[in-house]
Amino acid sequence: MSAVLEIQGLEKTYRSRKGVRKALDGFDMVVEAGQVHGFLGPNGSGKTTTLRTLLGLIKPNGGRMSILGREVPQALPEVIGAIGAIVESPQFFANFTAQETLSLLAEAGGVDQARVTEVFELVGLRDRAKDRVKTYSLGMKQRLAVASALLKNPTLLILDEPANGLDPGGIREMRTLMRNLADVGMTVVVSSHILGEIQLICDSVTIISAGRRVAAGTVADVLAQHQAASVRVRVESPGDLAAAADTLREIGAQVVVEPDHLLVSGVAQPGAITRALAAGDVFVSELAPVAVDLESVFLELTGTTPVEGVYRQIDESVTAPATPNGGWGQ
Ligand SMILES: Nc1ncnc2c1ncn2[C@@H]1O[C@H](COP(=O)(O)OP(=O)(O)OP(=O)(O)O)[C@@H](O)[C@H]1O
Repeated sequence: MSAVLEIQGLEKTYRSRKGVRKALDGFDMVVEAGQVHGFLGPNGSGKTTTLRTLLGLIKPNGGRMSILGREVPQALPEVIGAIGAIVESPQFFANFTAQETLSLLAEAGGVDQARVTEVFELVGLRDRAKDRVKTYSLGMKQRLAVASALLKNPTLLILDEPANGLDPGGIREMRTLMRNLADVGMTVVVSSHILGEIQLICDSVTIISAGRRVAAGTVADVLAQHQAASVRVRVESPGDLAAAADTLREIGAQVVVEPDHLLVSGVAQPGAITRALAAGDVFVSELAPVAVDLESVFLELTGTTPVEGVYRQIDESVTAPATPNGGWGQ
């Protein structure tokens, strides 16, 4: 496999009268050909800044980027024809029909008009192509935006939040569309906050937090690195849960007490839990690794797990406690 997109040590600092804000702090990313790649990060973590920088819309302060093996922004004029992108909601003329909109874009880009019909079909707007854009719903505008990005039949498709405004059926169709595009060889980079979707459609992911990469790899690898970082512990008598939690904290574990079980992390070996509890006459009835999903990995790595009674502010994160051995299964 070869990399369609590579970013190394990207830096971007915004300066305004209000001060200096470091949006990207040595960010790295690699996307292999033919993959659907999820680009994930909390609000304000630097996703749009990265995508805008890649497309030459803003100037970085440092680092290197390449698309299709060519250094950008220098070689952008040579590769831009192979890139389709929607970064932030594109603005269309409200009084034009969708058909007129795409026809104009096709003409401007030297694209055959037959492709306009094809992309309407692909994004599910065939029967509404003759309606004015101002009569379109949010989700229909989103589909039109994707259609416009597909006009050039790009090698690399970059979609910033494509599922925004789509209904569940639309989200599923967008998922199928992205998979189909990847299956015919297109590389798709998709930023999203809908982590369940990303887990379903993406071959690989990059997670960004505060302008830095905090995880990258295939979805399976990223999940495996965090698999079994915590275990669910049930005891024979639920009345013993509070005492069991105290005992486990004494051996250095982090413990969350749930109504009928404990979630325990930060213990080198599961046996240490059974031994410590048995020594206090508390008997374990279940000890099971907790299967993680992308959402819990994301919340942990980006320090954005909700805390009861606390309204997290943008730019604020909670550093997840380090597990001394890096967690089980490693
Ligand atoms: N033009 C700008 N001037 C100053 N700061 C900016 C500018 N654009 C972005 N920022 C700041 O840079 C940081 C990264 O913003 P960015 O838009 O890249 O985040 P994001 O990950 O795309 O967020 P979201 O998920 O909310 O879209 C934020 O703190 C943001 O306030």
